[in-house]
Amino acid sequence: MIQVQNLSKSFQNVQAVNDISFTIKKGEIFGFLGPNGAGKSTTLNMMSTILKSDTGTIHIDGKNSIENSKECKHLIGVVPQEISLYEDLSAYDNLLFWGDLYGIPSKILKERIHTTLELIGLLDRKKDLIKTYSGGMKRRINIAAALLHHPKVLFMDEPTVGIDPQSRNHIFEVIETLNKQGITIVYTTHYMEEVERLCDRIAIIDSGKIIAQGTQSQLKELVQTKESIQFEFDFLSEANVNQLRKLLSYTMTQNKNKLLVESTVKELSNVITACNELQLSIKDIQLNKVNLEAIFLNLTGKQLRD
Ligand SMILES: Nc1ncnc2c1ncn2[C@@H]1O[C@H](COP(=O)(O)OP(=O)(O)OP(=O)(O)O)[C@@H](O)[C@H]1O
Repeated sequence: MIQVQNLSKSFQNVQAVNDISFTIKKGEIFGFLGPNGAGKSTTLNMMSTILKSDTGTIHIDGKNSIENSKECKHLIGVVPQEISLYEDLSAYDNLLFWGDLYGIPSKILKERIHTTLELIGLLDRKKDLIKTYSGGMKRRINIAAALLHHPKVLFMDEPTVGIDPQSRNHIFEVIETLNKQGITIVYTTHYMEEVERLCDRIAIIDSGKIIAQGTQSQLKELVQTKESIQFEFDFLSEANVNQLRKLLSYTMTQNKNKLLVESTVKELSNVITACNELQLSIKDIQLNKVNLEAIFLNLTGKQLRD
């Protein structure tokens, strides 16, 4: 659906995006995960034809975004990071304004506003002024505005910043519904949990470079650290550990009464059964999962969040 090759963009002396290439397949939810200033918005703005690149090409549904910019604009919907709504107009009137900009005929537009407001769960609030809405509700109207012309691809730039968990979940549900309807979604965030929950594939971006991309399991393969489980016992002798080694084939490291077992969470019950057999009393269990935060740290030496 989208092919990006050797894309770069500088602002004065800042190289915001540095020679990145990637492909996004039709119907997938593709996430850009990176810290503040990584280059996510700049990349998205170039893909949504808001910003001109210095070098590189972008194709959307086979069309070059510069040579066929008008066609590309109709294929895409953009949910910007900033709320772009008129506070003194109702939600309905805001959507009329945005739909009109796309040249959608009035009768069709009214129907679309109705179905879109229904989708985002704000139909009953359509006559209320935007200034009476919560941050999360404004964000949902921002999404609705990007959907009125029925885009094939939706670009979403950190759409959950500064909103409550309930609104965040609502937005996730809307994204999942849209994706089931066949819309390709490109999503930027610095929240690991969001890409883990939503995205089929992920590009990890830092200092303008894509440092890794793939499915979550492909990304997890990149790091040496594996899933492990830490057990704490009331008492654990070296002899106990040797007995456990006879029963289990996992790598185990003892530290006093603690034992680090390099097994996956799925295999937890095997370890517990073996401990029960040896009558070892478990005091505490801690799961060490490999998540995207750990992968980012492993690849960059930095924390994802500042
Ligand atoms: N218009 C601009 N003029 C000058 N520098 C800019 C401009 N836009 C972005 N930058 C710089 O480019 C770099 C990448 O910024 P960008 O907004 O793309 O990052 P981001 O990953 O989206 O971060 P955030 O989550 O904070 O929005 C940053 O160093 C930023 O300061």
